Parts: sequence; C-alpha cells; structure tokens
Amino acid sequence: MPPKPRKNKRQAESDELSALEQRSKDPDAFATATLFSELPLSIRTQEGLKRANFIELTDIQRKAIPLALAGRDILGAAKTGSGKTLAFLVPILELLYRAKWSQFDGLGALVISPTRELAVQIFEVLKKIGRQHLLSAGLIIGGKDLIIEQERVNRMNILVCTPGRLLQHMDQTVGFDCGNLQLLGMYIWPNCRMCIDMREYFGLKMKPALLDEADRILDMGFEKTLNAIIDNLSKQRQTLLFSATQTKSVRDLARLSLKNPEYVAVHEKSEFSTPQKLAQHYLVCDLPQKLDVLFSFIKTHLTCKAIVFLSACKQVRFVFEAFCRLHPGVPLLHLHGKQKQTKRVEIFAKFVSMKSAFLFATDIAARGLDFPAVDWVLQLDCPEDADTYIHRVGRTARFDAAGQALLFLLPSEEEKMLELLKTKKIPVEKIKVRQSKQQNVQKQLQSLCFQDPEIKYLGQKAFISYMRSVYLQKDKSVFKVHELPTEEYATALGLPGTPKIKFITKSHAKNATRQVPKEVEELDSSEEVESEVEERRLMRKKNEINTESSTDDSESEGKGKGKRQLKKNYASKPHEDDDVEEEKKSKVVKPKTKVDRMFNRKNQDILSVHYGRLIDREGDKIVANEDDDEDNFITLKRVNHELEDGEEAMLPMSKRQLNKTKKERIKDLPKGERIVFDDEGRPHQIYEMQDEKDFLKAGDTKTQIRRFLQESSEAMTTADATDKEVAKEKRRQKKAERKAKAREMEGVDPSETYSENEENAATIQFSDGEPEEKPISKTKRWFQNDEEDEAKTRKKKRVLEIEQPQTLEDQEALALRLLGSL
Ligand SMILES: Nc1ncnc2c1ncn2[C@@H]1O[C@H](COP(=O)(O)OP(=O)(O)OP(=O)(O)O)[C@@H](O)[C@H]1O
Repeated sequence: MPPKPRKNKRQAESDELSALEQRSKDPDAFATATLFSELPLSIRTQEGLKRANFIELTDIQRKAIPLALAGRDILGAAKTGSGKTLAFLVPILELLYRAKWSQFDGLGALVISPTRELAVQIFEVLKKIGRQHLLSAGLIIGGKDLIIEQERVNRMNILVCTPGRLLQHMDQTVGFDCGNLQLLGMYIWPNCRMCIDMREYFGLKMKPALLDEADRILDMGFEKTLNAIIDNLSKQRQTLLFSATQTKSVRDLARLSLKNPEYVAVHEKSEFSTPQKLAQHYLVCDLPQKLDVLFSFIKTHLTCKAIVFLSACKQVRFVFEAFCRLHPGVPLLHLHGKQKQTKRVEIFAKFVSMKSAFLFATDIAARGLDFPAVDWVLQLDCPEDADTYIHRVGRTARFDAAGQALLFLLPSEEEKMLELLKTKKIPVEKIKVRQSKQQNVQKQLQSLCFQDPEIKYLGQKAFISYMRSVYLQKDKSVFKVHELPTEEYATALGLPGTPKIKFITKSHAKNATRQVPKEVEELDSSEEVESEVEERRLMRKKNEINTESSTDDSESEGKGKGKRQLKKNYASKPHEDDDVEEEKKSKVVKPKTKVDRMFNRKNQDILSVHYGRLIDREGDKIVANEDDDEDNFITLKRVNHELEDGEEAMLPMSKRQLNKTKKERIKDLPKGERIVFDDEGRPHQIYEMQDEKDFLKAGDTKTQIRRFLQESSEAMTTADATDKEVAKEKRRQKKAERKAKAREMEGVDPSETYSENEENAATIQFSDGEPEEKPISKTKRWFQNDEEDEAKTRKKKRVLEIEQPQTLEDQEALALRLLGSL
C-alpha cells in the first residue's frame, strides 16, 4: 500500500533534518562557501533568506554560522555593518527547527537588546527571514501595552526584548517560563564598566548562551536586571557573542566565561578597523565656529542623508530647533533619549524612509542601528573614545555601500584624539573649510534668541550641557574644559550673556583652589554643579546709566566670593568672566537700580514661564532636574561621574536665592491662602473683615443689624415669589403635556388642537411676508400620498371604548367584543 502523502511529508522533513544534522558536524567544510544556499540550512530558512534578498554570505556570516550550527559557542568580532545580526538570527531559527520546536515547547530563544530601536530592528530582520517557519516570535519592549503582551508572551518561541521589560514579564506574567530556553541572544557592549560586570556574569554564572554584540550602553541598573534575568533562565544554552570592536575585553570574556568558545574575528584585507569604503575626514575648528561650519555644510549638501552626532540631548534639541527656524532647505530630524519611545521609533522609521535629511542625534543612534543609505556621518562633538568614533561612523558605509565621515575637532582636542584614532588603525584625513563657502549664523541665532525665549532657554541649556559633557569626560588629555572659549561660544549660540557654570560648592572651594582635579571621580557627593543665567551685557549697559548702589549686589558679592575664587582657579583666562574680573579689579560693587532688579526678576519669570511651557515638540519629554545623559534605561555614559539629582539648577534664580540653603528657599516660598467661592464663583478670603471706622460709617451696629435683617427678609420674600412662579409654570407645562398625551391615546392628532401653550405646539413658517401657522407633522415620504394619511387617521380613530369589567360575566362579554372587533 502506498504511504499517505502526509506521512511522506513528515518523512521528508525528518530526512532533511538528519541530513542537515550530519552536514553541520563539519563546519570546516564551509570555509569557502560564498552563498547561503551552500550552508546546511533548512529549506524554510533558505527560502526566507532568498525572499529577503540575502543571497551571499558576508565574512562574519560564513565563519560564524557553520560553527554555531555545529553547536559551538562563538565570540565574534566584525566591523560595523558587516552583517552580524544574521550571524546569530540564522542559527536561532535553524537550531529551533532542528529541535522540532513547537508552540507547546514554550520559549526557545531570547534576544536581549539594550535599546528598543535595536530590538525593533532585529525583530524586523527575524520576521523577514523566518516567515517560512512555524515558530512564533514576539517583540517585547517597554512603552507598549503590558496586558496585551502578557496575553501573548507565553505563546512565543522566540522573543526579542529589552531587559527591563523582560524582567517585568518574569515578575508579573503568570506562566512565563524561560526554563526550557535553548538560546540566549544579547547585545552586551564591552569597553565599559558593564563589561566587567558581564565578565562576572558569564564567567561565574552563565553556561553557554547566545550573545550578540558586546558594547557600552548598558547602565548600572542593568546589572541587577541582568542578574535577575539570568537566574530565571535555563542552564542549557549556546553562546554567540559578537562585537564590532575587537577589544581585549572581548577576549577576556572568552577566556573567562565560555566553554571552549570559538573566537571568530573577521580581518578584512585592509589593515584598518573601519570599512574600506568609508572615507574619513576631520577638520579643526574653534568652538564658536562649529555651528557656522555645520550650517554651511548642510546648505551645501541638501540632497544628502546625514547623521550629526552631538554630545547631549539639550544640544540636539537646541541645534534642531534653531536650525529648523533657519530653514536650511532640507528636512531636519532629531533623535535623543529624552524623547518618548513611540516618537523615537517614529523618527527612526521616518529617517530610514527619507532620501535626503539631516538627523541630529546623541549616541543613542550610534550603535547597532541600521539606517540604510546614509551618505555622511558628522561628529560635531568629539567622541568619547575611538570605539565610540567607530560606532558612530559605522552608521554609514554599511554592508557594501560607500560612505563619508567628518569629525569636528577643537584645536585642543586635535593632537590626542588623532593619536587615539591612530592606535585603533582608523585612517582620517584632514580637510579645511573653504572660508568663501562658510555662512555665519550667529546673527540669526542672536535674533532667534531675542525673539523667542524658548530658543534662548534651549541655547542656555545646550551651553551648560556641552560644558558639563566636556567636564565629565574621562580622558582629560583630549577634553580640556578650561581651554574652551566660553564667552565666544555663548555668543555664537546667540545668547545675550554667558551662562555661568561653576563646578564646585563652597564646601569644596578650599581644596579645589589649587588645581583642576584630574579625575572627576575624585569629587565627592557634595560636589555641585550650578548654573546661573545672567543677562550681563544688558545689565552692564543699564548700570552705566544708573549709578544707584544696591545692597543686593554687595551681599551676593560677599557670598559669591568663594565661588568666584573657584572660577578663577578652574577657568583659564579666556574662560574668565569679564564682569567678574572687572569687579574684582576695582573692588567696587557695581551699582544696580531697582529697575535693573525688576528687569532681572521679570526676565527670570519669562524664562520660568517658557520653561514650563516648553513645547513637547515631537514627543520630547522635558523633566525638571533631569540629566543630560541618555535614556536612563539604555545609557549611562560615564557611570562614575553621574551628578546627583537636582544638582543642576534648572530654573533661573537670583543670586540671593542661589546663596541660600534649600531650607531657606523653602521658607521663602509663598504661603498658601484659604479662599472660599460664593455662588457666583467669585473668590473671597475666608474672613473678610472690614475696618471698624468704615463699618460705622453706615450707621451704628443695631441699625445695621436691623437693616440687614430687613433686607434679608425682603430678598427672601422676592426669592420665594419667584420660586412659586417657576413651580407654577412647571406644573402648568406638565399638565399640558399630560393632556396632549391623553389626546394622542384617544387617536386625536395633538396638532389639531391647541394646547395651553399653543405657540409651542406648532412651528411658524413665514411665506410671502405673512406668518403662516403649520402643524407639526412627520414629513411625507416619497411613496406616501394624502389618502394614505387619511386612512392612517381613520385607523387611529378606531378606538374601542371599554368599561372596566367588574364581574366574570363582564370579562367574558368583553373578550367576545374584542374578538368580534378584530
Ligand atoms: N548577507 C547579506 N547580504 C546582503 N545584505 C546583508 C547581508 N548581511 C547583512 N546585510 C545588510 O547589511 C546591513 C548591516 O547588517 P547588520 O545590521 O547585521 O550589521 P552589524 O554588523 O550588526 O552592524 P553594527 O555593528 O553596526 O550593528 C543591513 O542593512 C543588512 O540588511
């Protein structure tokens, strides 16, 4: 008897699996493979890859996939854009398929991504190549409906997720079980303190797991999260770890953590660690000229697609908002960690789909994200280190494409940064800006700041954020905060004055007067970063006119002495505030008038109001006292240098306020008042006491009491009469309605008679100037005629007058009459 076709199919599948199993045992046999079709992959995977247009293997894929299919742990290193995602997604699909994984086996593979964008991206690739498989896959990232996820998560075989959300499900979702997990994929980025934690995790706790890209973004909070996640997972896993940067850390990871891992490094023929088709340039430019050069670049590259990296969210916001108002002639976008997740994903998708656009971004966009066809990567602010540089430029020249990169360096950064790049084998070529092509946007920015307090506020925050980011950089040989021309930079941003930045409290002043600390870690928690916005130039002008002295200033001068001393010691000459210097030299307190103080206060108000009103443009979140660092979840750029919450003064404050302690400031806050509202909604103080003299003007107390009683009783009588009238009217209306209803029941058209309120019973239409009364009636349909109307009325009028039956006989008679009438 011939076998049933279904059995045939099953048999064929099982034959295929055993053949694949057999072929996978010798990974060396695929050392020269160039196509996916040459690898021992199932027909389903082959089909998925073909449909997604993945035909040829990249180097890392050729080396890593056969090893992973043979069940080996892998530590891979390959340049950005070299196709590492497929190098771990293909084995996930294949290994689960070979294990005949079904919906009843639960979760088989987990890919943990540090950023939601990256998770979305991986999931998209997985969907493409896995469409022929019967496995279920889900994306669980923060910012989505947890309940919906909870309903589905238990049915998934592969999950791509972010760590926080995964842990949430582990804690809260009933039945969520990772005990059967075969593969764990994770983006762990070395070259940071997280790597040290990761080494411990993998070295001491983890058995083979599937990992992808080691790097930096994970924050300290992740340490605990990861710990908790790992505890929940099964111990039977396979590890594949990939990194774009071949750091010692990755090798350490291999030595310490994995059992006999294969170290797969893809060294292209070129001796450089960045893609061959990537042309890399740098230019040296003074800080105040940076925006001019950037704007000129945009104006001369209107058809390009580019990413501009800046060091802080607030800088991104300022440059984006300001440049949007300057209308450069190309779409501008911005992406940073303070935006809501949905907005970030939306912007990401928008930029992906655009042909020409400039995206201003923080390092949130530097790693892992695959923006197709990016022509240029500009680094307006110097990257933290050479690895960050590699990741940033890796957003262009991806896979087979060509790309260009331009790094902006300050004169003080040039020498050391170039050294760093050289040690990492990154070839960069110096270029010069053609002065004839350079535009000056300083005047436009100044006028923007003058017209729009929001822009001014953002500019001030951008200034402070930039300064802070430079100050917090670990490599002080590259980043020299004291060499920055602060005043010129503030002017270049269009600001009317230089926001004052002090990096230390009075308590720290004595120690700090000697030298600038080399490492920021040395500073203890009492360290304070203060920001104060001063309209110095305007104030100076006003002071010249008016010479009235002010006690306010002398006070703040005295109190602020320590800080100024500090400033002197910290800041280099160009950084020094001219006004402060002048004041010090003359030892005379500059006078300030009442008007000046009012102006100052008024301006502060404007800023506060605008700060509060700052638009939630494109989903940006503005949180008071928030840090400049990226999204808490994904980044902690310099973990050890984190400033304490609230250290940065967000709202502009007067000097006197700044010199007060927190307690004193709270004391100064206005006390609340109790207010009562009358019937008309007018506010009144709870006790409105009148002055006695004024009170007696209206007569003595007794007379006033009598008058009050009389007036009150009169008012009450009038109110009583009105109430009665209203009640009477209501009764009359009700009566009329009842009567109308009764007539209707009797079959009489209520419009034929006038009710007591006859004017309400009919609508009045005007024709030929004469009012004409027309009874309300339903508009006739197109198929109705007058005869039908009459018939209806006749039918309605056939009402049986029935007397209430008293006895059984009466009821019988009534029944007969009713029957007879039908
Ligand atoms: N075999 C292939 N054939 C064609 N295109 C490929 C292939 N492998 C990867 N790509 C494409 O190359 C680009 C980069 O791939 P991928 O994002 O996996 O690189 P990566 O090494 O993970 O980069 P990064 O280190 O920046 O995260 C993607 O657009 C991807 O679609």
